[in-house]
Amino acid sequence: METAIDIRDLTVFYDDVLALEQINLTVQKGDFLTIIGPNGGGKSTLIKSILGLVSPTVGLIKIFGIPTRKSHGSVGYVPQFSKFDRKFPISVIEVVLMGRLTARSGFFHKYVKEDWEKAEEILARLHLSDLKDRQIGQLSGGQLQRVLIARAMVGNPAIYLLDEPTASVDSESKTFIYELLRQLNEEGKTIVLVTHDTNVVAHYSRSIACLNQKLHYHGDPELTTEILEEMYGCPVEMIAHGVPHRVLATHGREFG
Ligand SMILES: Nc1ncnc2c1ncn2[C@@H]1O[C@H](COP(=O)(O)OP(=O)(O)OP(=O)(O)O)[C@@H](O)[C@H]1O
Repeated sequence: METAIDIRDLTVFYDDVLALEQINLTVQKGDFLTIIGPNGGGKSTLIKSILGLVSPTVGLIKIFGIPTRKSHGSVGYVPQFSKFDRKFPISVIEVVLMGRLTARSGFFHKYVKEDWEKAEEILARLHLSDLKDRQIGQLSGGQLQRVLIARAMVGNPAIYLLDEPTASVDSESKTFIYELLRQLNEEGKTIVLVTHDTNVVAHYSRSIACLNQKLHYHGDPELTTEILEEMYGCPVEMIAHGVPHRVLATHGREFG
């Protein structure tokens, strides 16, 4: 099987704050990996490291065998809509077209017919065509989140990295987003999703990674109470609230 993302001995410090320690993680092509972990556990730092936005203090990350900073175009990033500046005066289609820009596009890049066609096609797939000329400040959270996914999709990346794409979106958009991710995964795309939404683990993931500074578990999407307790460092009844029962294995299992 082909390796999509290979993370070796990754340690990240922000000044003297240790965010990630000695992470070794291989993501296979075609995986649907869900990353869970407590607040401040380093999930966003891991995503930013894969994107090359955060430099490892120690370690190396490769995307399809190429060091991350040189692997342009194979990764599509979907940020959380709430971290996106909605006051910026730009329309839906303009945001989506931005996904066609590459590292080589200049400041005054002119989009070609194919860019427009691709953007229109993706907007239709995401049920956003009617909103294409709307300013992004006038969208609901769920709509803006779908626009950000559309922006990643127009670049046709092989890997999608999503940082909590369903936080604070309405339940209809949430289901739509997860079903879309499932479809993209079935089309052969590799999905790496950070979420606090533990329902996803049971329904959509092919594998999970539990992150709290260290990588505590990487494997089948079935969590034991031991893994959760070790990772969160608090009684499992508190953290299992809302976790579907079948996610929790009934017996202990080895992990490493
Ligand atoms: N730019 C930064 N400068 C200094 N420290 C940072 C910076 N970004 C993150 N940190 C720290 O690094 C650690 C990991 O943060 P990170 O945002 O990666 O965690 P997270 O798992 O994504 O958290 P959350 O679930 O709350 O979004 C935290 O202790 C955080 O305070």
